[in-house]
Amino acid sequence: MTRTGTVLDRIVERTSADLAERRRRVPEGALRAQAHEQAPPVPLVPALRADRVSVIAEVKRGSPSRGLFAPEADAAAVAMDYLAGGAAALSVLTDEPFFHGSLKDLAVVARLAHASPGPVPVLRKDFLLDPYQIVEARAHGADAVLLIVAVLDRWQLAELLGVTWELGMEALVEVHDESELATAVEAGARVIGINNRDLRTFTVDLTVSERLAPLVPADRVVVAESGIHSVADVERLARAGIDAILVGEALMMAPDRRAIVQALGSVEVVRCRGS
Ligand SMILES: O=C(O)c1ccccc1NCC(=O)[C@H](O)[C@H](O)COP(=O)(O)O
Repeated sequence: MTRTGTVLDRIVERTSADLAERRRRVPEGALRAQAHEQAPPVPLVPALRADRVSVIAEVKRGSPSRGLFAPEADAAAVAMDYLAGGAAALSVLTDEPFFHGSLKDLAVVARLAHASPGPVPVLRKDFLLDPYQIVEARAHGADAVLLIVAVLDRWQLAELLGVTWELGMEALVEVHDESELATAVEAGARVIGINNRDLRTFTVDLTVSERLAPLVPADRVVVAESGIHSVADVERLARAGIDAILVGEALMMAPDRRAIVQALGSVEVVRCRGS
């Protein structure tokens, strides 16, 4: 993990500083009590194993690479559209300074997703570096968290996975190359996200998923993330053996969010990965 002044480095530094402040304001004990008041987490793995590609639909107002593209988006209204379109899971960006999200968005979306007929799991999408943030996610209703291998060493990854599972939640463990994939598999990750976006350069390339997906053991769930815009993109990724896709910008910018979730989720899964 090198910190040479990329946007990713700035995000990690800012996240650590904000975390220290939040921990001062709300001690972990109080957060744990709030976490224990939540209904049990909705399991992510079964939600993503289906005959058709599962769509993890993301509430995303903006990003460092694309700026603020949906400033007025109301998280609840967006989530309702995604649920109506048949999203298998919802992802909520909670980072404020770089992605214009919040923990309030997470709580609002989780309430809606859990109240829908056949509850839908919700992922906290942020830069998680410390167990405190996982407890915080659970306290705000999340069923799963994102863990990014590029910003964690293997001991941190093991510790954060342990805390996630101990709270009954699931982790989407994100990788971008072969070495990060090996780290995720060895750590026991059950859900592996292959990010087509290089978080240091912002280059987006779907061939990253095409290259890495066939290397993931068949007993793990594979999610292709970022840069997915069309049914043709999903068909291409399905041929590489992915189970699910995580889509943000294309859904947020679509004139009919419900219809695009439905269309992207109509592609059949191709079971072609070996053990
Ligand atoms: O989206 C960014 O610009 C970004 C920059 C730095 C770190 C992470 C970033 N994005 C997080 C994600 O991976 C995406 O929100 C997610 O995969 C959806 O991507 P997209 O469908 O391309 O909006």
